[in-house]
Amino acid sequence: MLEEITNQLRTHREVMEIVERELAPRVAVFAGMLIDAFRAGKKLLVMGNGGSAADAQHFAAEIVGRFKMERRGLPAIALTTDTSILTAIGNDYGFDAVFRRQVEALADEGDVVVGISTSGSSKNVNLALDLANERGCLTVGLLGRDGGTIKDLVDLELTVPTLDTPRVQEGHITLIHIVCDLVEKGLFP
Ligand SMILES: O=C(CO)[C@@H](O)[C@H](O)[C@H](O)[C@H](O)COP(=O)(O)O
Ligand SMILES: [Zn+2]
Repeated sequence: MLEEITNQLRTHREVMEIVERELAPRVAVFAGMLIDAFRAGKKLLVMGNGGSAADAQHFAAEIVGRFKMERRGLPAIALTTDTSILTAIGNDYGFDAVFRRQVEALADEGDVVVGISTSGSSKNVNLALDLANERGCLTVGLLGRDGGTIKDLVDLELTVPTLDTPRVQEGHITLIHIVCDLVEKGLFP
């Protein structure tokens, strides 16, 4: 069992090294997008399924509440939290529509809309990002594997390039925390 634990921790470190080598400049671009959007009075919308739903909520909580700094709250909404909205849309229009309909209702031009998907291909995330593009939002994909179908439709993709879903998720939450740190420091120097 100890060997298994050690192997998993080693893989985690290897994935983090790839993230550092390949994604650091894009993390800066992502943070810059959010800083500009918040300065312009725009908001963040963020979504994902399963563990990525938890990441979406975690991200919104850091932005609306605080990451490390005492500062005013910033506007962010996780599209994964309201069970009445999710069940109504899912029941009436199908699960593929659960995020798209919320983008239709909530997204304004210039908002930053983030989709988190370890496969890069979840249809409900894909459809919502399509509409966000049409709306003139800035779209970002936090993705895994080869980036899937979402990779080519977003303005900015950050793909953690491994097939190992939990390791992708660990990459995503690390990137999210770094972005939150950069946003706070950028907006409240
Ligand atoms: O957390 C995990 C696996 O670590 C799961 O809950 C996982 O998030 C779910 O299977 C998701 O439905 C996967 O969707 P996606 O990341 O491919 O968009
Ligand atoms: Zn997980």
